[in-house]
Amino acid sequence: MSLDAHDVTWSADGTPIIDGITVSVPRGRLTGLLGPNGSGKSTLLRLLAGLLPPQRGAILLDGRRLDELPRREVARRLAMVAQETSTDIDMTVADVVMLGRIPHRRRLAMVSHDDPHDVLETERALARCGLAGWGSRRWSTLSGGERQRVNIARALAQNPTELLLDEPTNHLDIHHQLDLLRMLADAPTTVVASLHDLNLAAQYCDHLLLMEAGRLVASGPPAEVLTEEWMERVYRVRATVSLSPDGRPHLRYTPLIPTPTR
Ligand SMILES: Nc1ncnc2c1ncn2[C@@H]1O[C@H](COP(=O)(O)OP(=O)(O)OP(=O)(O)O)[C@@H](O)[C@H]1O
Repeated sequence: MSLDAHDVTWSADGTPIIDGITVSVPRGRLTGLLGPNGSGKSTLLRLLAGLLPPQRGAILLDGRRLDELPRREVARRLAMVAQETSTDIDMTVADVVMLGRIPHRRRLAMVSHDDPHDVLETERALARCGLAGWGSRRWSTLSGGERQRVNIARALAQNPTELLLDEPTNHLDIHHQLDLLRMLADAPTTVVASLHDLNLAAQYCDHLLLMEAGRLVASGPPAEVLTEEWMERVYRVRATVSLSPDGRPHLRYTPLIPTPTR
């Protein structure tokens, strides 16, 4: 099972947003997708998920072009949790999570609370997100962080082989951020998650991808990517990097370098 981007480009109004990215996502590992605001992380995730067709290049799933694969196969294999979610649906938490089971149903068959397998997968996914027993709560009554965890549970209920998460720690308090990242790091699934907290990325990710202005500028284990040089060039901050006993970097930031005016 592999997910690769080969020379992928995507532009909006003639401006390249993703500019010739080639990357192989490490299988079964947690990969952190890093980069400043507007560097193209969400767009790359949407391209990898097949939600956006590349204008040049290709996304390959197990070496096969995503746009040539049966849609149902892609829907079973790839799950994506985007940043924004709708707020006005009147469904229970179990209903929302069970939506993740749709790609596994026979054509035209509905997901059902009577199907023991769907129910089991739904409960398992909720428990993995620390939401055991929350199935009967109404979505509209949930807080932002609770909704975020339900959306991740929906993606997990899909049992994807590749899971793409856009800022999954958004809205989560530090306890739930750590719980989520530990669960993702321990999962056998291939996960790519965009993250803004570089120390959490260093602590939990096996592999990091660093983007700058639509390009992939660095990739590798945390100690190779989270260097003082890359922090200054890409984030325009000075950082002091120390290594913890397990060899993972820890960053302390010092004052900002002014962003150049265009
Ligand atoms: N459909 C579009 N039309 C025009 N510009 C777009 C479009 N989609 C994205 N962009 C621009 O492309 C750039 C990259 O956007 P993207 O959302 O991928 O960045 P990001 O790295 O995820 O940012 P953030 O960290 O702020 O979430 C931004 O400057 C954004 O304004």
